[in-house]
Formats: sequence, structure tokens, C-alpha cells
Amino acid sequence: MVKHHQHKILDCTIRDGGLVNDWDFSVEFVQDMYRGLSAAGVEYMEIGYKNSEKLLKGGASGPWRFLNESFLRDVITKKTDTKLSALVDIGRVDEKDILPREDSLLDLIRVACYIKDVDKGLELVQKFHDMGYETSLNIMALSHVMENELTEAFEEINRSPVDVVYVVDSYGSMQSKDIDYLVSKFQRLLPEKELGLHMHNNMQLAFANTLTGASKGVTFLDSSVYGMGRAAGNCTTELLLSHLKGARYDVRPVLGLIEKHMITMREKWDWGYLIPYMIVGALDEHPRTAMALLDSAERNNFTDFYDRLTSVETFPSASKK
Ligand SMILES: C[C@H](O)CC(=O)C(=O)O
Repeated sequence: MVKHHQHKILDCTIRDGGLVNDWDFSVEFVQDMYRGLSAAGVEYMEIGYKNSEKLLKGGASGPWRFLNESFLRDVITKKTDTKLSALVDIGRVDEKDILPREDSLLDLIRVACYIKDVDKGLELVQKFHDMGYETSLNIMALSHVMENELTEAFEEINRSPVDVVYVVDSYGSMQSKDIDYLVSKFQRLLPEKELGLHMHNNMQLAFANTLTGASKGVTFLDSSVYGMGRAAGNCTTELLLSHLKGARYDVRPVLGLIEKHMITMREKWDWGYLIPYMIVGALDEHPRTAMALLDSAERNNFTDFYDRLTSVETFPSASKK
């Protein structure tokens, strides 16, 4: 039985969903999202990435990829009890773009990194902490991390001021027993830190895995509305709101958001349970090959895709996202 009172839902539709549509969200949609999540009682909304346009090559992206404070103030004219967060990547953020918290609409800055870059991630955490922000460290691709790498990282994390440390299933390959094991390990070795979970839904397990962590006392639960997130997407916000209901949460405003905006979005953009994403999840691989397949004329050639991924030959094209 999940205890309800201690959880915080962090909705990352705009940030993770932006990886599906190059952050092509209208201002009206993002405003409705903030109003809807606030009415639903969601504690945090991740409104995008705060990476630097100068440091990132690539095509045109919507403004939610390179959040700018003055633009943000035009969008969010009235702050509610729902706090705002932004994600930054190592090497892609210009610290000069970050204002002190008292001058910002953001409350939480989350730093995403791979295990080899935990030291660099923690340097950023220290800076954002000193500027007054709540902070998290999101260690990506944990299913590929070795025990000894984690143990070394924990020593550094314990010395840092980071508030929340995330278990991130970037490849959507984890099962409940993996979450059970990792959460116990994080709790044992990071006793002073709050924990978070960010799950992907390749194996249709994102919700179940999130509940496994929640039942063990993980506080921060990531989700996205209608599951909109990279590739197979995330644990859905509407399921969490329904399951963790009680006085605080109301799923109805989120159903309204889906009805008004997201049925047509789902017809336009691919995310969620699609067979190529299931295959890469089952094989514990990055979704980039499945994303490339779905962008091609061979999008439904599942057996050929599976054969190529499981043969000794290397899979050819891979667009990085
Ligand atoms: C830091 C985020 O949790 C990154 C992400 O979405 C991932 O799956 O990795």
C-alpha cells in the first residue's frame, strides 16, 4: 500500500515531451498545462530545458528548449502553488544564463548527467544551490551502470548539497525488482538525500515501477500527461493522480488537457507504446535506433529491425537526440 502524503509529482511533459516534437508547444498549451496541473494539485511542473542555444548545434527548436526568464514571465503571469523546474545537461548550460532564485520564476534546477560526469554534475549543483535553488541530480542510463561506479559516485553525492537524487531508467528496460534493488541501495548509501524516480514506458512498466519506488518511500515521482515523453514516453500523470488520490489530487483537470490538446498531438507525433520502442527497451538499448526507424519508410518492419539489433553486425544510422 502506497502512503500518499509524502509524494511530490513532477510533471515533465514540456521538457521530455519536447524531445518528441522539438519543443513545438504553443504558449496557450503550456499555459493550459500550468493551470491544469495546478488545479490537479501537481507539486512541480518542468517547463523545459535551460540549456544554452549558443552551446547546442542543431535545427530550430521551440523556446521551451532554451528557457529565457523574460519569455517565461510573459507565459506564467501568475504563479500558483505548483513550483517550476528546468533541466540542464552537463556541457550544454551557460551558468551566466541562470539568475539568482529570487529573480527567477524557477524553483528547482535539475542536473542530468551520465555516471562518468557526476563530478561535473555536482559542480553545477553546488552553483545552483548557492544561488538559492532546490536541486536534483538525475543519473541517466542507470541500467548500464556498474556497482563500483555507483559506490564511488555516492561518496561525492553525500558531500554535496544536492536535495534530490534520481533513479533514471532512460532505456525503459527496468523491472520492479530492479527498482526495488536500486531504491534500497540509494536509501542505504544516501541516507540524507530525498530520492526521485524517472521511468520510461518501453516495457509498459513505467507506472508499476514508479509505484514500486513510491511504496518504498521515494518522494519525487516524475510523470507526463498522456505519457508524452521521448520514445515510449513516461509514467502518466493521470494514472499517478488517480492512484495517489486523496484530498490533494484531482485528475479531472488533466483529463480536460488531454481532451483539449493531446488527442490531436498524438495523431501528429509518435510517442508511447510502439513496437520498435518495446524492442529497444527489451534489449536495454538507447531508443535512438527505434526513433530513426520510426522516421523512415521501414517503420513497421519490426522483425528486420529486431534481427539487425540482435545480430553481431552494428546497426547503421543513429540520429542522436
Ligand atoms: C534527467 C532526465 O531524467 C533525463 C531523461 O529523461 C532520461 O530518460 O534520461
